[in-house]
Amino acid sequence: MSITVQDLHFSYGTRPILTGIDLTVEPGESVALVGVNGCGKSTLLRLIAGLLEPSSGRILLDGAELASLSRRQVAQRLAVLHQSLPPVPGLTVRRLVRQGRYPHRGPLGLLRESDSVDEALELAGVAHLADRVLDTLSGGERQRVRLALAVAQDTRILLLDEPTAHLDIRHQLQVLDLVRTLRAARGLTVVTVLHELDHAARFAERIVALHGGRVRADGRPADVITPDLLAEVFGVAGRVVIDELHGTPRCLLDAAL
Ligand SMILES: Nc1ncnc2c1ncn2[C@@H]1O[C@H](COP(=O)(O)OP(=O)(O)OP(=O)(O)O)[C@@H](O)[C@H]1O
Repeated sequence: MSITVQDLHFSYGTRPILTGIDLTVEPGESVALVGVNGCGKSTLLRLIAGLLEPSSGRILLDGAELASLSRRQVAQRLAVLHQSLPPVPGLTVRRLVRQGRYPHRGPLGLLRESDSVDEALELAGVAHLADRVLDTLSGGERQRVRLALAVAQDTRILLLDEPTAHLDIRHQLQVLDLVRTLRAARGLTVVTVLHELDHAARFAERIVALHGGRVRADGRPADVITPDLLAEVFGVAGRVVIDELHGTPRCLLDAAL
């Protein structure tokens, strides 16, 4: 399922955040969104998810205007891994992940959820936490539960906002690998906000760098991740080398400019 963003503008109040974003993500493509804190990455993800309304411009999912789709229709097409979970006291992991199945509820309100919920819990590596209450989990455990919730929704588009936040290095790699495997198996279109440029370069086919409310660079990791980009977008002096094992760029960061 494709995502098309056309001349998108968005402001919080009078403060412009995004000013003329054009972006097409092809079906089955994996795109990493990068940029400095506060540049509007999460805002763009929330706009694509229909959680915010653009000031102007259009967003299309497989050619259908996002604005013309109901919340349920949107939820059948895309799942979002947010940066936080709903603060519902006493909510268990399994009950939360079951909520991911609601867009697929039948006309009689019947849910065929148990297989998908178990599969999602298993895939995200949190099956052993199924009966735990959310607020007793560690940051990393909660992060993987958020992934299970998004996976359970079983959509063709996955929008992931910092899926590796709070995770130790092994779980970072596991989660990114899992997303890559799911994408290949289910033909998912994936847009991921990532701070770690080496991860973006290795796990996404394409990197889009936001800067000053616009797309500053968009292309294959080796074309986007350059010393110029590190300096201009991130304010960092650095070198870029190619990791021979994976054939992807890696950043050696020398100093803040
Ligand atoms: N609800 C809001 N009301 C007003 N301003 C907001 C709101 N949400 C975000 N902002 C501001 O909009 C800007 C973009 O925020 P956004 O969360 O999209 O950035 P980001 O690139 O995802 O940042 P980070 O890397 O720090 O997560 C920031 O300056 C932020 O303070």
